[in-house]
This record gives sequence, C-alpha cells and structure tokens, in this order.
Amino acid sequence: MFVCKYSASGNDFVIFHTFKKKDRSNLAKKLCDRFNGIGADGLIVLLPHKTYDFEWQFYNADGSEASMCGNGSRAAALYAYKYDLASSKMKFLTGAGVIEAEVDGDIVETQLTPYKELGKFDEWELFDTGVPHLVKLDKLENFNINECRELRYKHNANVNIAEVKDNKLFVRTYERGVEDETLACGTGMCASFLKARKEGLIGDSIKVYPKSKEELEISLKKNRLYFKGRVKETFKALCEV
Ligand SMILES: N[C@@H](CCC[C@H](N)C(=O)O)C(=O)O
Repeated sequence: MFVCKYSASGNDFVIFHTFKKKDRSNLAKKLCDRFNGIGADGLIVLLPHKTYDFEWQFYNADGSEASMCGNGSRAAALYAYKYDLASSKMKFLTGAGVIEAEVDGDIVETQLTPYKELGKFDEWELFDTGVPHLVKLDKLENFNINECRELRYKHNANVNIAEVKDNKLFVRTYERGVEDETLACGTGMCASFLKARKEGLIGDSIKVYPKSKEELEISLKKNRLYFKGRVKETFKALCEV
C-alpha cells in the first residue's frame, strides 16, 4: 500500500489506508519521529466503514489518540480522493463525529463537527471544535511557549494566541500531543475564529493565517464551521505497514 506524507498548511501527517483496525499508537510514535522516522505532527489511518466513505484513526506525534484534527481532515479527504476511496464530495467518521469534505484540485474544504463554548478562565476562553482549545486575543508576539505549556497541562487543551489585523485573522498554536508550537492547527484556527467573532472583531467569514503563513478561509454557516485551504502530498512510498 502507499504510505504518504501530506502537508495541510504546514501541519503534516503520515497517511495510509488499511482494512485492519488496531491500536497504532506505537507506530504513530515511530513514524512521526522527525529524526528516526518519517517525521510528522500526526498519523492518520483510513479504514473502511459500512455507512460512510471511510472512518479514521488519528494519532498525535506522541502516540496519543485525538478525536479530531481540522488540517488532518482536509489531508485525509485529499488522500481518499486521490487513492479512489471516495469521490470529490465525501463523508467520513472521526472520533468527534461525521465530517463532510469537498475536494477541488488541491483545495479542500471540510465542515467540522458542531462546536461547543466551554467557559472562560481569566483572559482565556475554552472552545471544543472537535478537540479542546484555549484562545486568547493578543498580539502574536506575546505567544509564550512556557505559558502555553503550563496551560496545556492545566486544562488538557491546545493553546492559541489570535490577532485580528486588517480584517484578517492570525493564529499561533501550541499543540497537545506534539507538545510544541506547530506550523498550523485547523481546530485551533476555528476556535480562534469563534473567539474573534464573539468579541465582534470579525464577521461570518475570514481569511486566516497560521504560523506557516499559508492562507486559509473559515466561515460560519447555519452555526457550522467550514474550513478551507490548500493540501499537498509531499511524499509517497509503496510499503508494508
Ligand atoms: N492539528 C490538529 C489538531 C490535532 C489534535 C490535537 N493536537 C489534540 O490532541 O487535541 C488540527 O489541525 O486541528
């Protein structure tokens, strides 16, 4: 089978499909290792499903399983389309629920699972956009990795600083399971969008720029989040897993 590497706005994933569902936490750790493996922020395994086009298992680089990943959902959709597991419009099952995706060339849009507002902690607000995210509106230069790390363990959440400038949203994210800042985090950008919109700083649709500086678009339609941007296949190998 093909084992591939995909980059969705700089958030990178090893992806393959198989028929066998089993715990691949150790494999995720090995493959995601940037020095002794392929190197990635996460591992995505696509499996057949009787109702949907497929279901997935998502692992962070440290082997922990996460219920959702926004960028990973776009990468998985492009992989599924490219390797004939689904047509350009598809539905697949994640730990957080069903994701709808549409592939148009290398641009992929996914509709995320319903979000939740989980409360405020000082100047931070907690959202669930498939996984938990703390968000603070501040200047991006005030992103402090040590503070993020502390909050991540205190709240068991990913941590984001978001800034609105010239009607554009800029986001930096510390990711749980990678235990560092990543180049982009989809569910983090969506949580940041919700916070900025709630504070009246933006409308129902906006261009978003993560640390990688790639451009994405987030919109809210009928209370559902839509997340759109470019996905690249950066590597593929024919091998056994
Ligand atoms: N990078 C992802 C989020 C992946 C899961 C997260 N690290 C967690 O454990 O909560 C995204 O693009 O949303």
